Order: sequence, then structure tokens, then C-alpha cells
Amino acid sequence: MAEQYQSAGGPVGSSVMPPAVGAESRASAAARMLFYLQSVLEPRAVLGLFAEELGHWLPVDRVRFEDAEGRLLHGGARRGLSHRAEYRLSDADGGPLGRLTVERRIRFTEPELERLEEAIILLERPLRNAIAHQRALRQARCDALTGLYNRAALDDMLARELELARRHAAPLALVVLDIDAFKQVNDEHGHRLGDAFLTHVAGQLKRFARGSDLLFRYGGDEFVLLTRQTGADGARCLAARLVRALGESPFREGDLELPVSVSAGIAERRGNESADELFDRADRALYNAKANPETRVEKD
Ligand SMILES: Nc1nc2c(ncn2[C@@H]2O[C@H](COP(=O)(O)OP(=O)(O)OP(=O)(O)O)[C@@H](O)[C@H]2O)c(=O)[nH]1
Repeated sequence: MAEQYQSAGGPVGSSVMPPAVGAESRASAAARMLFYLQSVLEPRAVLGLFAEELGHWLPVDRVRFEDAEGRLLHGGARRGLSHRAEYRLSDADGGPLGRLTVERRIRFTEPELERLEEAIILLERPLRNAIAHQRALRQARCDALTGLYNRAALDDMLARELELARRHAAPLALVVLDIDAFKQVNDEHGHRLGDAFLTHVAGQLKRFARGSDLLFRYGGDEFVLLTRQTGADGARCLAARLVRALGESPFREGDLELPVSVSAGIAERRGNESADELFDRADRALYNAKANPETRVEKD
């Protein structure tokens, strides 16, 4: 159930009454709203339809929604319209779902707030479902240990990025990185510390990669960086920078300090080759880099 915790303040001014709606047309407006809200499974789409339909229920200037993590899913930046009604929506377990704000220049009347709350009650369940669905999709594409994208996400995104790069005749490169002698970390210090080591490496990669690059944990101790708008030379520079930066960021836990060493293989997309072919070339380059610990970075 929606919980209102703040409503509009300030003088009443010229209050706007909601259009007189008979009991029957109210019921059909509610049925229509529900029909629309249940027809989509994307939170932004649910909120867009809600805002559109709400406009038929009462005059509003802006509808904003921020999810429980503070992401703005609908509405622009706060510009401080003078009157607003805010509601905290909760998920099925009573946890926070997000905050809905309805704003306008003119103060809301009591009947309007009642009407608004009727609409919000209709919104809550479809929005919960959409947010839960999106969360599940996100989790299916994320590696649980490191929070990076996982292999399933790579399969998806690499095919899409390749197609885009081909269409725009843009360069695209793949960097496959593997931790050197990681098995030894597990063997000597245990699996739990091995996990912490992997998380450390993932965090450092995230820190040193560019915002436009996509980062994945491919599995085990292997990571992949998908570099958009970058050819082999740029990717080689990037990989060398990452290898160096990781080498300068040892893993620490308590008194223990372990050096980090990674190797990298690079391949730039060619003609119409498939995602698998591109990946295999980068993986072969990684194999060569492992065989040549002097450089740690090899291009196919
Ligand atoms: N702690 C932990 N270990 C993992 C995980 N996934 C895979 N491993 C371990 O990662 C190790 C990978 O070993 P190898 O493939 O031989 O790699 P390496 O020791 O780094 O050898 P090189 O790649 O040749 O340098 C194995 O010991 C796996 O058990 C994980 O999620 N957590």
C-alpha cells in the first residue's frame, strides 16, 4: 500500500477541482488504467503510461519516480514546482520500492488527493512486478561474486556490439584477461580468500577501465573487456595499462599481501567474423601472452 508522507504546502490559491466523474466512468477509468499498466513489463514504460493516464484523472504537471536505489525512472530533475504529493511505495515484502512524487503549480484539494491515491493503488502492483522482473533480468546477467556482467551477458552484448560496429564500420576490440597462477592463491590460502582476490581484481579492473568499455567475468579467473570505438592499437595500450595498474595493486587482507599478475590477449574485429571467432582469436592471443611472461599482452 502506498504511504503518503508529505503533501503540498503553501496557500490554497485558485484550487482546481478534478473533473466530475460519475461512479461508472470512474470504474471504467480504473479498468483502463489497470489494463495499460499490466500490458508492459518495463518499469519506465509502466510509469510513462501511469503518468499519461493520471493526466486524465486530475491535472498534474509532473510525475517523478525514484527507485529504492535512487535511480530516476521517470520525470525530470527536481525544479521545485510549488506543490507536491510524495508517496513511498513498498514491495511485496514491505521493503522500499521507491518514491513517487506528483507535482504541480496549484495546490491539491482533498478530493484530488483521494483520486491520486486511488490511482497509486492501481500502479503499485504492476510497478512491483515490472521492477522485480527487471531485477531478475539484471541478476541473470550479473556475476554474483564480482557484480560484473557474466558470460551470458557477454554472449548477448558481443553479438549486438559486433552488429552495431559492422553497421557503422566502427572498430571494436576484445581484451581477454586472465589472472596468472590464481590456482596457487586458492591452494595456499583457501577458496574464501581466492574469492576475495577475484573481487579485488574485478574492482581494480572497473577502476582502471574506461566508462565506455564493457567489463565481464567470463568465468573462473578470466575477465573480458569489450572496447567500443577502439582498434587493436588502442586496445593494446588499454590492456598494457590495466596489466601494469593491476601489477601495482597488490591484494591485501590483514597482514597478508599478495602480488597480482594478469595476462591479456587482444583481437580487433575483422570483416564479417562471428562473435565466437573474434573471441577465439583473443583467447589464442592470451595463450601466447601466458607463454611469454615478459610482455603479458599479446595481439592476435
Ligand atoms: N576462489 C575461487 N576460485 C575459483 C573460482 N572459479 C574458478 N576458480 C579457480 O580458479 C583456478 C583457475 O586455475 P587455472 O585455470 O589453472 O589458472 P591459473 O592457476 O591462474 O593458471 P594460469 O592461468 O596458467 O596462470 C582453479 O583453481 C579454480 O578452482 C571462484 O569463483 N572462486
